Amino acid sequence: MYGVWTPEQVRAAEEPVLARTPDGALMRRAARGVAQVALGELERRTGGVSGRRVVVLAGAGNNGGDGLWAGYELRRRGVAVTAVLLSPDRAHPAGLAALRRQKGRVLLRVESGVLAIERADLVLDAVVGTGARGGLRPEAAALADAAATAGVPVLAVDTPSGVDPLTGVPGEDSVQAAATVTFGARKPVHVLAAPRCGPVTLVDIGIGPELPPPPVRVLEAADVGARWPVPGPGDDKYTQGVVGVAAGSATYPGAAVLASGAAALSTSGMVRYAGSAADEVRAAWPEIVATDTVGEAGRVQAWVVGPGLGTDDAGARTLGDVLDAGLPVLADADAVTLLGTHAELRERARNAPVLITPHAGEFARVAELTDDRVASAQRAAADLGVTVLLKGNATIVAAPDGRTLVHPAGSAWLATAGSGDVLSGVAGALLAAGLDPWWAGGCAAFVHARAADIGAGAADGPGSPVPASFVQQALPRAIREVREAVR
Ligand SMILES: NC(=O)C1=CN([C@@H]2O[C@H](COP(=O)(O)OP(=O)(O)OC[C@H]3O[C@@H](n4cnc5c(N)ncnc54)[C@H](OP(=O)(O)O)[C@@H]3O)[C@@H](O)[C@H]2O)[C@@H](O)CC1
Ligand SMILES: Nc1ncnc2c1ncn2[C@@H]1O[C@H](COP(=O)(O)OP(=O)(O)O)[C@@H](O)[C@H]1O
Ligand SMILES: [K+]
Repeated sequence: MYGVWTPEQVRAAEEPVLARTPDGALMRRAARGVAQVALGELERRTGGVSGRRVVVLAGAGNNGGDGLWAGYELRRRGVAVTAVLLSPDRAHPAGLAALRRQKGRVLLRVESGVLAIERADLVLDAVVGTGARGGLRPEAAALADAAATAGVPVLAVDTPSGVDPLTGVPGEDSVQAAATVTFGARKPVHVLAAPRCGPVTLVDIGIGPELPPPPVRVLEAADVGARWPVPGPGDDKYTQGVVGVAAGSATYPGAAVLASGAAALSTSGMVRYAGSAADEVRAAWPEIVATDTVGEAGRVQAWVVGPGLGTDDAGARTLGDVLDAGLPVLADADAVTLLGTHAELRERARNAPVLITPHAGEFARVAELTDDRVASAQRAAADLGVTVLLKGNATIVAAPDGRTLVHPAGSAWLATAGSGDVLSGVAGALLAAGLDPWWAGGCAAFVHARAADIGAGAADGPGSPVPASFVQQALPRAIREVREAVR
């Protein structure tokens, strides 16, 4: 597990360190880190560093200062460095002087910058970092565009410029980085807009001890593997937590098959299905015990409710029955919509061990969704008194007590019909096994996204489309992988 801190928290943590270290020391540490990663990129991409061409896009603030100092370090290693100054009269004085001392070239016009980029091996994006506001301004946009058009890789300094460091939302023009080097702490953009950043290298600049507890955490494979429920010698099919799935309808039997099958693949023990798709579920999964109603289902330790359920009175009754059982509940899809339309169901869910798993559209039916998806999920969790898993390329899980995690997907292959039904079965199985809703949501999101990568063949190649049934079938491999990560 690692932490993510807001730009404001990072700035506050830098202050005492700045005060007790010599002027510019922090920036020099950051710049050396950037230069090291840049040298690695040059070596990997061109087979060498000496004489290779790097263009630094340098903005007016300290981010530009990092870039200029990194240019200085690269010059010392024999790299041909050209800096393009976006605000020539406000460029970082010490960084600029250092680069000039090492005979780095300095350009003041965008047109000359574009020509230099077209011949470059690597571009350093030091336009703007944590002080960013909005998308790229026109000059910076033209330079970023030139790099993209010429296919020159961009190494982002701290954050890809033009992408909001706090929310990860890209402005109209923004940098697409091949890799990012950040300092002191990872920031939200690195996990909320991971595809914009590429692989992120974290450089230690000595601010760690000054940071507060992280407001947002990211799970790693070993965290998930360590919590995945497995049977012990004394277990039988009941002791591990029986999952009940109330999903599907005559119109959507597939949702029932996807959710209950995913539950069967996620923990040992037993899955019960209750609903009008009992025949389809039995046919696909003979090991699942299927009945027509929740009342007939027998005892379970958690319910999955909602996928394909329908939003009519019958659906509302089913959701009510499940909430009244006093067990952990995973409410997805139609169950989320029903919570949005029925205040009394919201009241029954409040402060119970409930995990809701809306996509953006469903989320908007129960709470306000702004560009700040993390804050939106946190607010919704606190207001509704349930744990909220907001789906997307970066999945957010927020508990009513404020605990928050983000899971950045490794690819976008999950954007396929029915994949959410699979997630609900996985998370429901974890709830039944006794994980608290926050951990159940986080571990489920991790394994679900990994199963998509495995199913799509994206783990070790470019990949191909993966239907939800294949995501479901890849769950055992994803679970084995996270368990293998536990050492
Ligand atoms: N503190 C430290 O010790 C350390 C800090 N470090 C580094 O400092 C960075 C933070 O530096 P910072 O606070 O100076 O802000 P920064 O990101 O350079 O941006 C401000 C400038 O950008 C401009 N600008 C704004 N929006 C823009 C846009 N959309 N498009 C274009 N330009 C835009 C804005 O211009 P203005 O609005 O004033 O015209 C202003 O001049 C941090 O990310 C890290 O890299 C490291 O060296 C480690 C030690
Ligand atoms: N662009 C994307 N990249 C990665 N994961 C995505 C993307 N879009 C959607 N997902 C994931 O796919 C799943 C889709 O769920 P949902 O929208 O409920 O689909 P359905 O209702 O068809 O089952 C969620 O787990 C979500 O996080
Ligand atoms: K940057």
